[in-house]
Amino acid sequence: MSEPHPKPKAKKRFEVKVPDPYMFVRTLGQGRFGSVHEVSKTPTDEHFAMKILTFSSEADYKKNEHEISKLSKNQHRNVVRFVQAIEGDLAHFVVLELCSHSLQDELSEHKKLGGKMDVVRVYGVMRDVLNGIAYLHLRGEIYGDLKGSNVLIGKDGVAKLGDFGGVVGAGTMKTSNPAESGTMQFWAPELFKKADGAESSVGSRAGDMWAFGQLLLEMLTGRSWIVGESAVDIQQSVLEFDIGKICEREGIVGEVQVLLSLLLSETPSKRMSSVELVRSNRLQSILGPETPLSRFFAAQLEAANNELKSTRQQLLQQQSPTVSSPDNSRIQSLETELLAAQEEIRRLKESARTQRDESSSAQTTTFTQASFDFTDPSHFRVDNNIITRTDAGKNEDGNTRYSSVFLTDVLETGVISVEITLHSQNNGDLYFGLIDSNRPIPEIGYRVGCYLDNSAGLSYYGYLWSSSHSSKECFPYLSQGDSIRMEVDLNSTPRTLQFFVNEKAGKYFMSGIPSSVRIGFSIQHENSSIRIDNLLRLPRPTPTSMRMKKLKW
Ligand SMILES: Nc1ncnc2c1ncn2[C@@H]1O[C@H](COP(=O)(O)OP(=O)(O)OP(=O)(O)O)[C@@H](O)[C@H]1O
Repeated sequence: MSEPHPKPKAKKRFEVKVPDPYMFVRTLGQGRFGSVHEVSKTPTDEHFAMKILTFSSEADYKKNEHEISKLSKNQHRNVVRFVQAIEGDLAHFVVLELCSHSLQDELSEHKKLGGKMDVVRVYGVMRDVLNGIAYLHLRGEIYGDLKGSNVLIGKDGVAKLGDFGGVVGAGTMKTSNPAESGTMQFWAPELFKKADGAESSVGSRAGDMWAFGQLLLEMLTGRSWIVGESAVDIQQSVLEFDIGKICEREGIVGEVQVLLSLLLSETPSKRMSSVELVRSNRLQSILGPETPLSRFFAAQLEAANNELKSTRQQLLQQQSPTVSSPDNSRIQSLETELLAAQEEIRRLKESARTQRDESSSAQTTTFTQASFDFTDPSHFRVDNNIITRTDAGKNEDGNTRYSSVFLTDVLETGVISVEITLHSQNNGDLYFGLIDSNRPIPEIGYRVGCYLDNSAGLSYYGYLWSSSHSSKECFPYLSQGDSIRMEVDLNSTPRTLQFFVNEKAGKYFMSGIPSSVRIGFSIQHENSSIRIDNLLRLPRPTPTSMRMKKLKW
């Protein structure tokens, strides 16, 4: 006779014991090394997240201490806030800011709804994640475990790095055991190659950037591209990964494709660094600038998303086979709101794009003298695009003085490029730059309004000067025959100005250019001249090295 089936045991409701003055509220999640719970603090009833990291060996204990130390020492707007750590007999209890959900939850929700994340949202989250990663990299750390479940969205809507178990100092050995070192889906190809045959490999900042690229790709395409059940399958998927083919398949072109290729290059040294990416503004220029309106709609979208999620959860908890119609209609109305908000964002982005395209499609061709008016050309002769100082350039007290002349055209939009040649330099100073057209035009006798708190530009001795009185050596001394090109980007946020001498970019660029400007020249000596070679409206700014330093207007 066969044994009767044993009666299944009733599942015990498990309540986690947390130390005073905290009280268990609910379990939020379970990671590889610990569980995370919502707790409330008595008597204030403030709510926090508490991560319980158990230890049963010296090695576990040290690992926990390491995570706590890295987290508490690396506090930043884009890192989850550390409150305190309590050591128990068998576990460390780490108290953290309570976040509303993880990026993984958002990605899963979008996958369920069959859609992709809105690009405004992608930009907002990735900008936050990038700032967090760049902060760690600047401090000589490696994050080591970037993935959706480790990016937490705070109650303030800010995305933060949430799990510091993988953080190591640059160059520290990283174990090749996936159970201990990051998640294999986000491992860069070199980690598999270096781990070959050996027990360990080195984590790197370039490895973090690979994971950042994978996360960005997943957010943009709505799916993960590294797949596989076993470690061997995942390794094969990573080693076969080809961003070019994916972009082709997904119809990703232009700047987004360039950025993804820069992050997901097989060769670590070719990957763009976090700091370069922050400085380059590439993420912003690709995914569109954040505006108060886009922020507003992104917040609305998030609120609608959250409400939809919690309504779904409530319904699931009720576990009622027949869902009452009012709840169904609430879900439907939320879904409609969500679609409307998404549609509005798409519309806004489309109109912003059209405006940008319109302003950049108008190309001004080569400058002709007839097309220009000067504000006060009385101290100059303008002849065949050559502007020559005509008077002796002395003040009444006999000191040398400058005369300035400005184009009357006021520039407010577009990417403007003006190229001049140092035509004949009669041993005196020459300046070339911009003035704020909303401020008074400086008197004759000054450089291009120099030190009048309304101008900035380049001097013949290669210095970039700003109206905030600072000036920096941007190029070596310029000489007769040199070509100087000034490029003003009035579409970017902030507006920028940069110079190129003989098409080589300077060491500095300038930010914070006023919203409307005029181009001007200052010449010190009689018979010194410059030649205006062209004035163009460019479709986009000239790409330059990421290492340029910033000087403020
Ligand atoms: N401060 C927090 N506020 C709210 N939820 C949190 C917080 N920290 C973690 N969580 C939740 O708890 C879950 C488990 O987090 P944990 O960092 O332990 O592991 P994990 O990242 O999911 O997995 P792994 O250990 O594999 O990295 C997270 O996915 C997240 O949803």
